[in-house]
Order: sequence, then C-alpha cells, then structure tokens
Amino acid sequence: MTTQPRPRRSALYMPGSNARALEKAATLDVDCLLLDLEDAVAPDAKDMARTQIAEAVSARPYGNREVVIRINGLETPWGEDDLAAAVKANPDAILVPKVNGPADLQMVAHKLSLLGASADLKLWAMMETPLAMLNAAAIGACGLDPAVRLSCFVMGTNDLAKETRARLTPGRAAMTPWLMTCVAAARAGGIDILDGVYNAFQDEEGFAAECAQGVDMGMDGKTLIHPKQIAPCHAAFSPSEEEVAWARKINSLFDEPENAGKGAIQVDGKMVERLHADMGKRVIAIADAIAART
Ligand SMILES: CC(C)(COP(=O)(O)OP(=O)(O)OC[C@H]1O[C@@H](n2cnc3c(N)ncnc32)[C@H](O)[C@@H]1OP(=O)(O)O)[C@@H](O)C(=O)NCCC(=O)NCCSC(=O)C[C@H](O)C(=O)O
Ligand SMILES: [Mg+2]
Repeated sequence: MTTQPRPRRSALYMPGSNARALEKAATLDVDCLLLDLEDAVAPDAKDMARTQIAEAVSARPYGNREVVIRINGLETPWGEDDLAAAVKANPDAILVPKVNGPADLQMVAHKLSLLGASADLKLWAMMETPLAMLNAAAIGACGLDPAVRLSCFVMGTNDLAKETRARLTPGRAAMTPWLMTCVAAARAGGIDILDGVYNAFQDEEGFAAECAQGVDMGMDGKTLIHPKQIAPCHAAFSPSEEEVAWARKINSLFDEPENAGKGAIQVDGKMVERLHADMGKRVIAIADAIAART
C-alpha cells in the first residue's frame, strides 16, 4: 500500500503567548502551524503560553492544518510541563528543539509512552546545533524506528548561525553543506524536511529566491514567521502545471504496451527512465493531495 504524501509546503511559527496569532491561525491557508513555547516566548510568559496553546489545540479549530507544538527542551525548567500539556492537547506532532543526537529523541519518545500519548502523535526534530549537523545521519535514522515516531526535520538556521558563527548571507553559501547533509539524512530516514525561516519578512524578492533555493535543495517546504510569506511559499513549493503534465505524460507512456519491456525511452528529445516516472508519481500524488486539501 502506498501512503498519500501530506503537503508540508508551509509551516508558520507563532508565539504561544500571542492570543491573536493563535486565533488568526484558524483562518490562514497554511499547511502546518508551529505553535511555539520555545524561543518566541519570553521566560515570564512560558506558563501563560502553555495554557493558551493547550486550550487552543484542545478546542480543535484548525481543520486540516497540521498542528505542531514546539516545546522547550527537557533540560529547561519548562520542558517537562510543556510535554505533559502537549500530550494532553494531542496535536499532530511535537517539535523538539535543539536535538543533538538520537538519544534526545529516544528520551522524548520514552516519556510520550509513559504519558500515554496517542499512537498517532509524531515527533519532529529541530536541526539547529553543531552536534546535530555532525550526527544528522544517526538522528535521521530514528525515522526508521517506529518507537521514536520521528516524521520531520525542521532546519533552525538562526540557532545554527548563532552556534557556529556562520553568517546567513544571500545564497546561504556557508549553510549549504549542512542543509544538504540534513536533506540526505532525512531521505535516508524516510522523513520530510522543512527549510529554515527567512527573517526579513518584508523582503519579497529575497524570500522568493530563498524558497526557490529550498525547492532545488529538495526541501519539502519552508518554515515561516509571517502570514504574508504563505502565498509565495506555496507558489514555490507546489508542483507547477507543467511538472504535473510532464509527470502524467511519462507515466502514461511507460504504461503503453510497446514500452512494457523498456527501462529507458525518448520523450520530446530527452532520455526518460523508469526512475523519472517514479519521481513523477510523487509529483502527481502531492498535486492531488494539494487539490484535495483546497
Ligand atoms: C515578526 C512578528 C513579530 C511581526 O509581528 P507584527 O508586527 O504584529 O506583524 P503585522 O502587524 O504585520 O501582522 C499582521 C497580521 O498578521 C498577524 N500575524 C503576524 N505574524 C503572525 C504569525 N506568525 N502567526 C499568525 N498571525 C500572525 C498579526 O496578528 C496581524 O493580524 P491582524 O490582527 O488580523 O491584523 C510576528 O510576525 C511574529 O511574531 N512572527 C513569529 C515569530 C516566531 O514565532 N519566532 C520563532 C520561530 S523562528 C525560529 O526560532 C526558528 C528556529 O528555531 C531557528 O533557530 O532558526
Ligand atoms: Mg531555534
């Protein structure tokens, strides 16, 4: 049985302390909501934010948007309470910040079992520390262990810049090796990966360029900080009509009896192999899932 891919083109962060943002989220055409208890919330507001997020998620106002709660690390004064409240509210996933290695995720997964979490509750991992870059393959391999429930990487390029002192420049030359290492680790572990945020949310041109770069890198989508980034993000990460038409064309050509025994054919002057047809099947599935969603 093939599973239908879930579109994760856009994932909008919002501070759990911002009641207006939590309310507005229910009206936004976004694939995923990242309800934040970590860096977007000041220490004095942590308890209030936890209560607000728990109430908002429990009320189930977010329809088919994927709902993810980012908790504070378990080593902080808030992490254990965040985890317990998140399990009770039962979002689609819990996003674990500053993961350094597989043991961090295994520990959270173990606590989820002790807390009686729903079997459907997934873990997402923030990839944003120097150790995470060095341990990316081992962290990604958690995607192959059902007990860890890992289903997505999220690049944390702001923390990565802070911890490594690499600069976030246009084109992200310094970040590219880490971004691509994490793409490979995610694919090896069979999970999705979302690109980091673009802080200058008024800079439409720079944002479009960074979205296009994320698509080229193989990212499934991008994390966002402002609603105005959603539409251009969807424009970049949705398969175009041409891509879908090409995918349908090459798949129907391989279905024809005269091509049954062939591994490679010529289409419009290009060599096309069955692996291209397989890639096309994913494009079609994502396009169908987006159409079904809207
Ligand atoms: C960046 C902001 C602080 C800007 O806020 P503001 O000045 O209020 O924006 P606007 O006036 O333009 O807002 C217009 C309307 O949109 C709503 N809004 C704004 N942002 C959001 C949002 N993120 N989610 C939902 N709704 C939002 C406003 O309420 C206005 O609505 P209305 O009342 O109808 O007019 C702000 O955008 C913001 O807080 N963004 C998110 C910041 C955040 O969560 N940061 C943490 C994640 S980034 C990170 O840490 C990644 C990673 O860990 C790493 O290390 O890289
Ligand atoms: Mg971060």
